[in-house]
Amino acid sequence: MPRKNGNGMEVSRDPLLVLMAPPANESAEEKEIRIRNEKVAIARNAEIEEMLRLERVAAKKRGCIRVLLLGQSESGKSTTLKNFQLAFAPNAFRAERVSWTRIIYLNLVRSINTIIRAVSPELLGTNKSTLSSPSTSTLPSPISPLDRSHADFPLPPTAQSSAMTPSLSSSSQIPIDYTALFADLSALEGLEERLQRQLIPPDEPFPQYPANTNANGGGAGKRYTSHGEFFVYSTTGWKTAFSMLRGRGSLESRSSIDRRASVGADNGGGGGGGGDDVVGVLLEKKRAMIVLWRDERVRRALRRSSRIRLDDSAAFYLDNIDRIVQRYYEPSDDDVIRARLRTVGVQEHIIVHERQLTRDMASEWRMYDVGGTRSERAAWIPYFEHMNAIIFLAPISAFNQVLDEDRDRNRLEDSFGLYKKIVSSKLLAKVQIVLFLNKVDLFRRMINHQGISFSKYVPSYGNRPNEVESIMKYLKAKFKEISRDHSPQARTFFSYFTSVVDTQSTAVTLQIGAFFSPMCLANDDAYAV
Ligand SMILES: Nc1nc2c(ncn2[C@@H]2O[C@H](COP(=O)(O)OP(=O)(O)OP(=O)(O)O)[C@@H](O)[C@H]2O)c(=O)[nH]1
Ligand SMILES: [Mg+2]
Repeated sequence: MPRKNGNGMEVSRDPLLVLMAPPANESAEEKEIRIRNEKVAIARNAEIEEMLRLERVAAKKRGCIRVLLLGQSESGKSTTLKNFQLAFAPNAFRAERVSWTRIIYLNLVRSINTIIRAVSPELLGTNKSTLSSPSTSTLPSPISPLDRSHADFPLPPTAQSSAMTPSLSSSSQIPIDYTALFADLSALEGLEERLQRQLIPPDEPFPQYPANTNANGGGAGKRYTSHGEFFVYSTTGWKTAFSMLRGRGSLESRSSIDRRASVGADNGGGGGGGGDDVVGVLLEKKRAMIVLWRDERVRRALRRSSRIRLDDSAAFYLDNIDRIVQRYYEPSDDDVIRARLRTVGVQEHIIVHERQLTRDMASEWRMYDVGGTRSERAAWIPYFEHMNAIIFLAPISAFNQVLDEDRDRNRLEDSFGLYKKIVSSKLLAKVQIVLFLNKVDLFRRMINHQGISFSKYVPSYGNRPNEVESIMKYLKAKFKEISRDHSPQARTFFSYFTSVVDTQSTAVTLQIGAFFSPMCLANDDAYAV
């Protein structure tokens, strides 16, 4: 027989309703209390519903923020993007960390090959050296304005002091046979190409190096820049391929993921240390790589070589060979942040914020990372119209360097010119532009430790002191002046000194209110000031 409640109504067999139904023998007083409580609950429920409705309306209004990252090549755009991912979607960033393994190995191997090509003409001439050669603490010779190569090989602060492994220390008196060392490391040339192949979708042919390769191992091939730098068209291809390898990543054991990461698509198995898998080769060559990087004569030859062109992150990986070349290596946040893969075209990255910094902040950001070389810049324009904000990166350490694509053009001059074009664009009149004066870490080292004269390359700096703070103040004022004089309408000048390879200080920059306030507004008109 159906059960009746205190109101004489039939109680359904729905277990929830059964549970919530008033007792059959409810007294009049109990009934009154229950009805009063139910009214309070209904009112509270309506309040919550309304809050959720308002939140939905607000979220819709906030929409998603679109941010365009601009600046010359190697200014740090992609590195800044990775900082955003790490700061606001750390779980997503970390879930992808292992897919950077091959890029990191490619960076490392490319640097070793570049060093060998640069120093072998000199070192194979005399052929012998000892690891205990006199220290080379002298400053590098002055850099010609047209030669960016020396400046791209800053002696890392850790380099002279980095601890030798016990085996290396004990063998420090043994003369190095460079012919044997370079022959031993020659296997890395094939490995560089193998790693590159793994990053290219299988349906695309792999380009051949032109016959007359330059000091950096490449020429103008389909996937090489004018100075031989490898690139892929999009990050999604290699990341997707890799995540397919990972399968149900979270359910797999760490070692199974790592094993796949370490071998790439090469031979499908971890294999032993001496197999033909990528990590196997690296493990076999690990000691030779360390010997090469720590050898004083190699370093001296590097500084003298006018053709050397190492990435800014080269020293970081070379200093960490011991940690990185491991069978079950998992990249750290810093390893991923430093990984260099040149951007080509315009790449959209969606960052879904895992935590909200401010109530007004959009929960989804679309960030557009562009290739920064001159030939890429025309591709930026179609994106101008739809942006809420632009982050413009100017690497201040580039004051004594020239563009790879135009060796008559000073890189700092190029940044001034590019910034001027961006701020004066009518299409961008209402878009907030945030300037990152980047690579401050390298800049400090060049001024404080290498004693490079700023005014030698920037004559307008005049007789002012060759001091970091003074030069930074000058640079900031210069960019501010450009913004003030060339913006089609008044615009607030936002600028930050950054070293975007430093994730902690960059996170602070990204989180301070002044930076976010303009970004929080999804309405394009909100940027008119
Ligand atoms: N030391 C140091 N290195 C940096 C800094 N910012 C970027 N780098 C390094 O500079 C190199 C170029 O950085 P990317 O972020 O790839 O430059 P990009 O602007 O995206 O360059 P394109 O993709 O060619 O347009 C990488 O090796 C970075 O690790 C910095 O503040 N300090
Ligand atoms: Mg890039």
